[in-house]
Amino acid sequence: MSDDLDTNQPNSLEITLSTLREEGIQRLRNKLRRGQQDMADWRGGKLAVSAVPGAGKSTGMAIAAAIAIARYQLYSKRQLAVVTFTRSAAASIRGKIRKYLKDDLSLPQTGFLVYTLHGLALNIAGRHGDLSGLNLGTSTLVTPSPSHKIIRTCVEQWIVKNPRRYSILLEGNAFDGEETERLRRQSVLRTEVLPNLAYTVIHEAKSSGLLPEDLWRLSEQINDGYDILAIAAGLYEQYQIVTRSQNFIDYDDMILAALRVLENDTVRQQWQKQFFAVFEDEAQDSTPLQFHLLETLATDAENPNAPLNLIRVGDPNQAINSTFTPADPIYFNWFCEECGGAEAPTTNNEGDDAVAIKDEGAEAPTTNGDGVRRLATMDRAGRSTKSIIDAANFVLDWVNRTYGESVAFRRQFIRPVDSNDPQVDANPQPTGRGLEIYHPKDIYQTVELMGERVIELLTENPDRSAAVLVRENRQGTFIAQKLEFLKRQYGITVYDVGSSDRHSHIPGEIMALLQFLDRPHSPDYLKTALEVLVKRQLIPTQDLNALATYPEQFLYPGPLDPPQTPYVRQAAQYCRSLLKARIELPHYHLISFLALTLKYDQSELATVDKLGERVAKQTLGNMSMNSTISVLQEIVSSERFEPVETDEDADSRYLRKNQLTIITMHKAKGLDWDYVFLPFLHEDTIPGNPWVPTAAQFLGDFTLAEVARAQIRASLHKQPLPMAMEAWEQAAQLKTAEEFRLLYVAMTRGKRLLWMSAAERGPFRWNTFTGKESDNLQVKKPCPILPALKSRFPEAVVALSAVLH
Ligand SMILES: Nc1ncnc2c1ncn2[C@@H]1O[C@H](COP(=O)(O)OP(=O)(O)OP(=O)(O)O)[C@@H](O)[C@H]1O
Repeated sequence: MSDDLDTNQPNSLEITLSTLREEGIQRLRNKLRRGQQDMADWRGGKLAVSAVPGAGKSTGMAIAAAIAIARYQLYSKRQLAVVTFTRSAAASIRGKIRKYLKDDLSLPQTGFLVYTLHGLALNIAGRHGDLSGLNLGTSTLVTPSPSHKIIRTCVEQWIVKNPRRYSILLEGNAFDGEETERLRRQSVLRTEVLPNLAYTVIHEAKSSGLLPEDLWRLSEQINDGYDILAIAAGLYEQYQIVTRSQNFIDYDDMILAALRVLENDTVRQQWQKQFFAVFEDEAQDSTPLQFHLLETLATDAENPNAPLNLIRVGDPNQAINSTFTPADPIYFNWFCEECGGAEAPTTNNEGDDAVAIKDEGAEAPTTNGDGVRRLATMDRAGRSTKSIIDAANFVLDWVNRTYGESVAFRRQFIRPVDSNDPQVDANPQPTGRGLEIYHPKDIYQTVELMGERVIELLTENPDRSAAVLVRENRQGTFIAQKLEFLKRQYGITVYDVGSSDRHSHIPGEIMALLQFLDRPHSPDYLKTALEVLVKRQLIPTQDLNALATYPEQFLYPGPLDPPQTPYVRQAAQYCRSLLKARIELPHYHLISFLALTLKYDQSELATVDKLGERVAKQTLGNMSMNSTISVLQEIVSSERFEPVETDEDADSRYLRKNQLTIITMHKAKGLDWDYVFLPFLHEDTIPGNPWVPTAAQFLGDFTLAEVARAQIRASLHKQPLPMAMEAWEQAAQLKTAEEFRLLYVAMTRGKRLLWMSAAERGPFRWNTFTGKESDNLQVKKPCPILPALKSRFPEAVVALSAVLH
């Protein structure tokens, strides 16, 4: 047989195609910087990629995915599972992979699936309902907060079943048996301490793959007076009973259900065969349970002992969920160590305050013995100007030197990109001093200074973006109120993400209107409905008390009643049209009708849809006005209602030009702006101190929830279980570490200017601050990082005399 006819030999068309494919791969690879290229060069097995902020994790992962699809020709065979944390990140990475496949590789846009972790779990659990034990059609997904009815119910049931443990808690410290004090303690335990304990431990244990019986076993290892872990185990047990009996599932149940499915050999192998490999982004944010799911899917079906086909990309220094989820950065650090060795490749080897970075560091091979690179560090980042990078590196180093092991960052320093880097305008020139540090006299002057700087910057460069990053929403509301004039006078939009995106107003507004429709003659309901209409600017502002006093007269004025002013007439007409709709529309259309009436925007309407579904589910078989209102009442009074992010990319709303976005540091993760303002950097919030609410101090100088969390975490981290006071200290360290990571995330959002300040005077607590000048301000200590930054970078300190006009 001649060579030409040998079907095993590639024919000339195949050779051409393969050459073209290889050229395409090389072109794409050349778009990457070092570190990113390690991902593109992946040829199977495990790879950990530890990246610094702005290193291009998502870009690198998208190109690496497109290359793997081309190289292994997955478009015609198996699929690559790309997993990330949020829906908007999933949408963005999906779009990028499609683009690279089409534009750079001329390939069909298939061969991969992008999931969020929960989406992936839901997919697996949903396809095998028989094995998962999850009936998605009949169950309700819940995200219980401490005040949620489910948590309250399990607390009540636990108390009934555990009178002895409960009375030990009641006695606490220094109890003299006095009745009023007993009642007070009872109320604190039932409504605060036990719900918080239940909420914390259930999530912590469940997301770590622990069952109530595991907590029971743990509780036997330690005796801390109250047997906190035994109480926790009992609460968790009740929670499982209550949720099962009512067909509720939580997010952890979804992951657990998927894992149950994968216990079946045949089904597991099917999934393992379907997935060629798993690429995970934001790996520092996964819980142990989530990681277990990915590990299972990345296993070779035929040879379970072969290395996993798994790339995990993350930045342990940007882990900012570890105090409210079990996603501790320690897990990703462990993965990195397992892949390539404990030491991060860059180092601070110079004098005390300088952060110097060895240039050859990142190139040092980090393998786990097989000669193949298994740990890559992406430490070049083009986002920020050099002075911002220096400040962020300094913070990392300073925290490590000041606080030691328990609070330490992973030692990886950010380095500017090479001069031939593909990123446009990488490491831009600074605006002003690049890093500017202010020390205003109070919070009012802080906002004034920010306002002036924003006017200067955005008037000069209206095509640039700016953001104020706050630690809590209340600070954002205060700033937004004070800077409202920017739009009017300078055309600069002030976008307060907290109030625009929270959407928590929606259930309350819909409920107010429904209550009015149900009982239009109630002055209270009428007034509340009118308030909503005024707030939505649907009727003119006026004295609503006057309208609501006599509802009948307001709604249906008779010939003998005094004539209504045009404003009143407009309001009355509006209310009558709502009442008419109530009669004409079927009940199940009312909520969406009201949403349209209130002129909600697209993303608010998506939230209303979700709310409508939720109400329909909970009122199934009894869909009356009363039942709808009572479901809404429950939502409004007791729980967080998660808004829906619409696909009209939420991120781009935060990044608009000529806009000052006010956003929390948490929500700013993954985003960047030309100018970033960090006001109110005070020691009591960053790093802050965990504190025991006065009402609960009768139990001791710690909170049960934090102690239980630290004990569970110690066991997961293979450490001895700490006693209560030691556990409390560990909780404090966990918080300190997380607050500094949060500050680091916030600082690294800035491209050209990072503006930082701590006012001399500020409110005692932001959550009780009304923003009125009459509120007393107190002397505040700055976050300890500020004096350190000032002495290291004296040129960044801006004297007030230089800027006050
Ligand atoms: N190889 C590259 N060529 C050109 N631009 C790049 C490259 N890699 C990243 N970028 C750009 O750098 C910026 C930061 O990238 P990306 O958002 O992927 O970083 P990140 O590591 O996910 O950031 P963070 O850790 O702060 O969330 C983006 O604007 C991206 O387009």
